[in-house]
Amino acid sequence: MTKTIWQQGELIEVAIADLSDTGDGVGRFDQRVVFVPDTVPGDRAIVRLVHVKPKYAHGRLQQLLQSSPHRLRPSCIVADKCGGCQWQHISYEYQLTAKQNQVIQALERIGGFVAPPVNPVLTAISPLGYRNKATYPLGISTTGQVQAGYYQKGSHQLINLNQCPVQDPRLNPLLAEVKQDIQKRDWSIYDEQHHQGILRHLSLRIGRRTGEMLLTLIVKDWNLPKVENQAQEWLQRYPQLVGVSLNRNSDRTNAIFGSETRCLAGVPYLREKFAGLEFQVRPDTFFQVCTETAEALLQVIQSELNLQGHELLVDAYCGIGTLTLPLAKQVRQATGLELQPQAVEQAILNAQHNGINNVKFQAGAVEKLLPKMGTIPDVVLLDPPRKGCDRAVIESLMQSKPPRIVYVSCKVATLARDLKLLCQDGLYTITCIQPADFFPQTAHVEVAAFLVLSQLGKGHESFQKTEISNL
Ligand SMILES: C[S@@+](CC[C@H](N)C(=O)[O-])C[C@H]1O[C@@H](n2cnc3c(N)ncnc32)[C@H](O)[C@@H]1O
Repeated sequence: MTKTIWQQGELIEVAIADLSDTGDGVGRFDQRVVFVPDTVPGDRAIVRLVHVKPKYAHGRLQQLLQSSPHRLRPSCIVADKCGGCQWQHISYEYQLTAKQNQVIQALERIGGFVAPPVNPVLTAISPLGYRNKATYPLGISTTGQVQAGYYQKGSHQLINLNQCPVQDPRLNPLLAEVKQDIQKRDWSIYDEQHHQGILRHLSLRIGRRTGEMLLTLIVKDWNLPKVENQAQEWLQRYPQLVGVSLNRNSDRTNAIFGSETRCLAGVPYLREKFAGLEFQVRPDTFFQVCTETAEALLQVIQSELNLQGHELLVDAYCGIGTLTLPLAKQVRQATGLELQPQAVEQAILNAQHNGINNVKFQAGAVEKLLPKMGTIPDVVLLDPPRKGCDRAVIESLMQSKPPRIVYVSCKVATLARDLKLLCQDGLYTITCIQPADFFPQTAHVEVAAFLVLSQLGKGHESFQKTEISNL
């Protein structure tokens, strides 16, 4: 093999040895790196080069010469096209190993940590049928049929679906039937290229423990003809459906939900049981998509923190209080910080609904609120979105030095970046890293990292396990 074939369209033979953080198989060819979707370590394959750079390329699987022992037949019929899952073709056991490796590698490469203490990945309750929420973009086929599904890998081409094997199976019947209703109503479907049309997305949410469901239509404008009638019809047809809402997103954006939601029929929330509490979950606020595994990770957090009842806890990026409220029961006082006003409103209602009085919630950006907090908390829980913490949040923590930090993250690269800063000059020490599989069949991994302030951390065994006086 010579340099001349390192160009777009050429076929090369590659042995796949690793997986990238976006889920592609990774091999080497002539000392360059090749990323190949739909491959697995252990595969040998003929690959067509697609995007070629001097030191690396992206390729497409052309022919499997030797199949990896970790490869299996996907349970989804559109797995090779749909961009929703990257790892349907990989055995679940190997997915867990790959996610643990992914966390270790990110902490080593990006964070500069040596042999970070990463536990085996907490297994999901089921590798399929686990998601409590599905949000489908809508489109129209060339023959004029309403379509709903996920985008094709690497494009905004819609793959039409009538069911999705990672969704809670109780949501699947609604997908096909609601699409037909939209067709009959002749509602205008949004065209993202020209920013025209009305109906953008269909969102379905279910309380895994209660079975209650919400149906939400995301629209560019409010004026969908007779939408109230259709909402009532859905409510009558599906006994488990407790609310139908409209959410308006008029922006030219990839963000799905806009900031305004109107309930058309039923109630504007579903009820869900989590960690022994009952939560009201709205259609437009964050709730972990894998209820059971989120609860399992919370149990690890509670066990690692071993709270004694006298602590002050700040839950930054708290959402509707999913983690704040169970933790509030174990501390003296908890404070939740959250940007989205609807989530704060819901968190306050959830606290009242569960009779939890030692908690308050503040609306605003963590980067603005945290530096202004008068008292130094004993524990700060961080659970930011994928982009990680704003630099001002990390700097504020480095100045105020709370004794313990728990950093929960859904993107290990930004976690590693932020942990590197917090552990700079030995300020904080990582005691444990716990990955959890919130997203089976995908390359995504959730991680909780536990940090102690190093001065206090010397002999932190006793710091962690025995009572500490209030600081
Ligand atoms: C990954 S979710 C975690 C929510 C919550 N901890 C849970 O487990 O349900 C991140 C949350 O941070 C909020 N958020 C995003 N940027 C923020 C910011 N700059 N300041 C405060 N909250 C923010 C989002 O609205 C969202 O509710």
